[in-house]
Amino acid sequence: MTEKLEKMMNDSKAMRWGVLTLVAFTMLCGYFLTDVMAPLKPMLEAQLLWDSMDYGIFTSAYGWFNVFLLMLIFGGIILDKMGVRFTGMSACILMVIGCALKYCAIAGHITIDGTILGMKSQVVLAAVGYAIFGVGVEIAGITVSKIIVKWFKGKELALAMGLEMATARLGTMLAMSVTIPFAKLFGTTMPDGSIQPDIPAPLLLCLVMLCIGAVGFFIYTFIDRKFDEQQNEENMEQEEPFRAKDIFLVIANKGFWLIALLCVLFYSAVFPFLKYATDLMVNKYEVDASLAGMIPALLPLGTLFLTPFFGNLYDRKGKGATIMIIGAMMLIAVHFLFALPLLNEWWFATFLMIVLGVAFSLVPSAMWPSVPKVIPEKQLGTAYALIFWVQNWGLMGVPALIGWVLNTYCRLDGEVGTSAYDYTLPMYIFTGFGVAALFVALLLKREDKKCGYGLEEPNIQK
Ligand SMILES: C[C@H](NC(=O)[C@@H](N)CCCCN)C(=O)O
Repeated sequence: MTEKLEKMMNDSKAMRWGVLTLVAFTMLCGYFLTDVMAPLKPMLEAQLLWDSMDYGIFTSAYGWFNVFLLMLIFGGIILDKMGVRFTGMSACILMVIGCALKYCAIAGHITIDGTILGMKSQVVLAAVGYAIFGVGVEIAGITVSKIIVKWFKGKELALAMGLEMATARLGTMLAMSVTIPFAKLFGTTMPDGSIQPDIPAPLLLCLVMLCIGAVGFFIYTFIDRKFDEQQNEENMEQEEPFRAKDIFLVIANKGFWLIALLCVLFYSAVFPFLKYATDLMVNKYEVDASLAGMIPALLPLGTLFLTPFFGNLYDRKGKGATIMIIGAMMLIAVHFLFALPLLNEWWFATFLMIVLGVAFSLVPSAMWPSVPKVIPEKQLGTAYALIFWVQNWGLMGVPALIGWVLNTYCRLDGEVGTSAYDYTLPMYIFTGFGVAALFVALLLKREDKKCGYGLEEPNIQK
């Protein structure tokens, strides 16, 4: 074995944290577009005459290609075979193309008369753009997870993952808080003095940001090449090439399935909830539509600080499985309280949203850094891709389910364009996902004890 002569690039704090900043910024831009339409739901109904089903279908499109065309699974294989540079750049390009199509559809730059498969053609076009974007942002997500493992393994891995998620959630927070003011800035003043927001304007902002994010990733590819060269020179342990049988090794692992199930159940109760949270604030808590996005924006705001905090705790003290159980319990409590007909006050909704932010910091901060404890590094790309694939069933199915439930059972006035819904049933559905997530988290803790994955152990190797 050759002696380790040189300090490795990832031994430099500035270098590894700098790399994290670059790739996390790309993810921030991706998350911004992912959630930008959520605060616009009431305006989509009022101006473009969408209903909750249209919105649900559009939102579910995020997972169409990932789930049915297995794009995420191919993405994971490509990642393990071709590496982070090629895969990450391709993902960025897909995000830009998808966003451009979505923008053009919403702005009316591309139109098709009538309906497509019985759906409004505008909804379908925007949905296809969102589906292409969904492939890009998900593949970017697994690529960035692999990059973080590459630079932080044996170091501050969970903290780094926590900070990456926190930065990405800043994108969600921007989507919730900036979208309406931005749309109003470019809006039209109506004869009665009110301002009609310009729905496409925030999408154009996202497009510009995604281009900047792609440039950030492009810069990273040069650093990554240097790091690979250095690892070659230092004769460091090289990644073994990916083989198809790796997929079978991953899916034969019970720990993998428990993490994947926890992921789909937990995230199904958070990301799809966020798509409806602004509308919930308007309908149940009677918050003014132009301010309603501010309350859901608190959720990602809390996670900004807490995800790195809990990640750091996991790095140093361990207790990963326990952290996931506590997070799932908090999720159940919050959604149940959102469902109950009590305290329909904005401050109570704000309080619940903050608690949800804590739950949404606990589970991801422990779950994602636990994957390398269960799966060997050379199968990580595939493992993250498979977990994201399972998760995408939820990200795709749940928004459509909620849209359908709202349209079918929860309409209060039956009129399109007035958005009046009773959110009790959707909130019980979200609570149900929380209960199932808790059950799986308990099973994961039991499996960890049996198989010795080390989920309760610290990540930092002394
Ligand atoms: C790291 C993790 N990412 C995901 O779960 C992605 N598959 C979903 C991205 C959805 C973006 N709103 C996370 O964000 O916790």
